[in-house]
Amino acid sequence: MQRYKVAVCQMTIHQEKEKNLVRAREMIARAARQGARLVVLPEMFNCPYVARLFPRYAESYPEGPSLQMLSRAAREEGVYLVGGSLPERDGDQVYNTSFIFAPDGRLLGKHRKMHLFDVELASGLTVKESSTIGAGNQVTVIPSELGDLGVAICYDIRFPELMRLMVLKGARVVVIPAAFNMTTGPAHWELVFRMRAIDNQAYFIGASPARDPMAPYVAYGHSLVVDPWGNVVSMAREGEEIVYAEIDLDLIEKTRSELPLLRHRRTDIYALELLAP
Ligand SMILES: NC(=O)CCC(=O)C(=O)O
Repeated sequence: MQRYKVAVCQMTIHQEKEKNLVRAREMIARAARQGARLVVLPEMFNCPYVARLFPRYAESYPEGPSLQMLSRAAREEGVYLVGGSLPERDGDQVYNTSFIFAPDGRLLGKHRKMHLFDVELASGLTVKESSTIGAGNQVTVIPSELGDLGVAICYDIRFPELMRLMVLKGARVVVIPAAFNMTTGPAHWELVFRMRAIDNQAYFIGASPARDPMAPYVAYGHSLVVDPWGNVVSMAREGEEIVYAEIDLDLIEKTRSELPLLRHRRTDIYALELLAP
C-alpha cells in the first residue's frame, strides 16, 4: 500500500484505567470511520505518567485488559494499531512497552522503551522512570504492508543512533508514542521530530497525550506527522483531538534519490554497530 491515512489519537489520560480504555477504544473507532489504516495512541495511554504508579497499572500480555482491548479494537476496526505504550509486567520487572497489532488482531511485535527518562530539569521537573521500570534492549522494526514500521518511545527519539539503526533495518515510517512536557516540549518537540525525519528521510509520527494542566505531569500535546523532507504535514494543538495525515511511501524514495544521504555515508570511515542481539 503506497498511500494511506494515519490517525494520531491525542487523548486525555485519566486516573481511572477503565476510563482510558473506553476513550482509546472510541478514538480508534472514530479514526477507522475516517478511513485511517494506521492508528497511533500516546505513551502510557492507560495510566497517568507518574513513575511510582506504573507498577499499579502494569499488565501482562496477553491477558491484560488494555492488551485485550487493543487486539480486539484492531480486529473490529480492521486497522494497524500502535497501541501507544503501557506499563508491561514481565515476571518481577515492569517495562514501558508499545504493543503493535495487525488488522486481524494478531500481535505483530512490541517495543520496550530503551532510554529511560531520568532527569532533573532547572524548571523543577524531576522524573525517574528507572525507579520503577526496566529498560528494553531491542531495536524494533515491524514489516508490514504500510512500509516497515519503526517503533520507539518518547525519550528514545533523542538518540539518533537508535533512529538510524531502525532506518538501516528498513524502517520507513517511524512511530513514537510520547509524552514531552511543558519544559522540553516547547523547546524541542517539533525540532527533534523534524530533525530525525530529515536525517533519515523517513516519516516520523509523534503521539502525545492531550495537555491536562491539572495532571501531575503536564504533557505538551502537539501530536504530529513529519514527512521525509522535514515538513510538518499535520499537527495537533494541546487539547484532545485526532490528527490525520496521508503517508505517501513514494515520497521516501523520491527524497532519497534526490538527496542520497543514506548512500553517501562514509561507512569506510565510521560505523554504527548493534551490540545487543
Ligand atoms: N516520557 C518521556 O520520555 C519524556 C521525554 C521528554 O520529555 C524529552 O524531552 O525527551
